[in-house]
Amino acid sequence: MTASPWRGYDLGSRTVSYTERDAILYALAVGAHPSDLDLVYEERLRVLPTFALTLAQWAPDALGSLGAFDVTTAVHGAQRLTVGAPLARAGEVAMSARVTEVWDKGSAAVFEIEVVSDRFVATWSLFAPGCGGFGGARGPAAPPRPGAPGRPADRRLTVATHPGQAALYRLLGDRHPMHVDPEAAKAAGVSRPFLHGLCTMAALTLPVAGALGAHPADLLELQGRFAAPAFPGDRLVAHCWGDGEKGVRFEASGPERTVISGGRARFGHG
Ligand SMILES: C/C=C/C(=O)SCCNC(=O)CCNC(=O)[C@H](O)C(C)(C)COP(=O)(O)OP(=O)(O)OC[C@H]1O[C@@H](n2cnc3c(N)ncnc32)[C@H](O)[C@@H]1OP(=O)(O)O
Repeated sequence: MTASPWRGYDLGSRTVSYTERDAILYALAVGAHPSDLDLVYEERLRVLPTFALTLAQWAPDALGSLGAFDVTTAVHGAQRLTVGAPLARAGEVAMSARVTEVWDKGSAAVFEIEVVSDRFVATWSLFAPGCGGFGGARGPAAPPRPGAPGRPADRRLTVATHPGQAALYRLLGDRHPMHVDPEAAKAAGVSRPFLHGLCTMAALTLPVAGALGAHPADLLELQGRFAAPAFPGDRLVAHCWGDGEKGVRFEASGPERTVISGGRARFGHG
């Protein structure tokens, strides 16, 4: 087996600051309702843990800028987030990042980038066509389907995404053109601009938390694979299987296909 030269690459450290306004805009961009005062009103603000992923976006962007993969065709393949402590209403977060793995999928490579801070650990899996075939290990296969075979979902939740959602979400730190520019989306092999995977995933955690009787700001763990592009305006349906008291496994589908597979979320007790 040959390891990719990027395996173990140190992406360095960065401190990113944010305001209450950033946290509120984020909550609105991922679908918080104006009546969710804990998420949209300074007087009661609790910051969604997934907001940390916008603060940490510099790390996957840095790897792309270094030329590890073609940024016009690479897409976000999967994400994991483990929350260690809540984010303050405003402030700064110090982070460090490195490439923990590069899997060789033959025609593509999957780059795993881990960002560590005293608040959270987040791992991006970036699916990069044209970067495989270097003789490395294939890595993990597709995540198992949730629930026992044939067991229907315990809950079915719907999320109505908004036609302007990607245009809004990109202002929070991920300005890749494939989310707004039709030509850039086509270059990535997708028919039209598509939603940021992290926007789709965060939008799903809001109703998932509600269904579990948890507060979305009490999220402790989240993961999932972006199985197919979701589009702004899509109505998403999440099939959820209970996984402990405040946990759930889920799969989410758009009008045509499964868009998130292997989804898992777990919340604390508040
Ligand atoms: C910079 C971008 C930011 C974004 O936010 S982009 C928006 C969010 N992301 C998306 O919308 C991407 C949606 N997903 C897809 O379009 C597809 O899904 C992929 C293009 C990522 C892969 O599809 P395919 O080329 O058909 O791959 P395969 O033939 O099904 O699998 C080849 C190997 O790659 C692994 N793999 C497939 N999908 C993913 C993934 N999403 N994340 C990580 N690995 C993946 C499989 O398991 C398998 O490997 P094994 O043969 O060893 O099992």
